[in-house]
Amino acid sequence: MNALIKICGLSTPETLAAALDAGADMVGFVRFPKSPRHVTLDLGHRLSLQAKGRARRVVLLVDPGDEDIAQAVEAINPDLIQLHGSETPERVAEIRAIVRRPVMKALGVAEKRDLEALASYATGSDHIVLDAKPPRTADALPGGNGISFDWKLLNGLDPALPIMLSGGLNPDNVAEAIRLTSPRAVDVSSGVESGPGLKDSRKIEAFIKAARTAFAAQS
Ligand SMILES: O=C(O)c1ccccc1N[C@@H]1O[C@H](COP(=O)(O)O)[C@@H](O)[C@H]1O
Repeated sequence: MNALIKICGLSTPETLAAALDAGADMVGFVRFPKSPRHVTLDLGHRLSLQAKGRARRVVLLVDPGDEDIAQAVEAINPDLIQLHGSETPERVAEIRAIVRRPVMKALGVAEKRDLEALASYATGSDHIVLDAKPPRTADALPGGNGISFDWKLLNGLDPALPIMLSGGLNPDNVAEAIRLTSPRAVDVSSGVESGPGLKDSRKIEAFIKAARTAFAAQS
């Protein structure tokens, strides 16, 4: 399976075009009102049409109810759903059955024992996004915080696991992250921005180039 590069939190046609032209494999649209990257259903619909057939479209949801899921699927028609809250393995499997499309579940990592949860999600998730745990502040987002975790914690992980490395990646560190952890995929949001929610086309291009080169060196 080819290594995948996902650019998340796209919210303008211009920066989505930059990600698509630079060869992103997946593009993510965030449905979480507290996020500076939140897209309305109408904007998500338009961005999804723009990306159709060029990259896999991901809708990111946080502990969604069935109605949130139905609305997002109907309007945005994503190829995958990313679950970035505290969804249980049972809920992930339930959502996957409802939407009948692949699901990627995010897990927060701060220490080795956080990886113990991996086993219970591995069968019901098509990708497992490993992100840093969010800061313990009232206004912290569940993700998209630009924080890395200690990549060495992934030493010895089963290489068959569909790991998507995330959390604090940027054009300058993604090659080293890939070299150290050999993930199947990488995901970035704030590391390709010039301010909260403001994607930077040059940083997107630089990230994809650096990640692609690093993945190629591993194959
Ligand atoms: O990007 C967001 O705004 C967001 C909001 C709520 C949950 C997750 C979110 N983003 C995801 O967080 C990780 C890491 O992001 P970063 O690169 O450290 O900024 C990534 O998987 C995004 O998809």
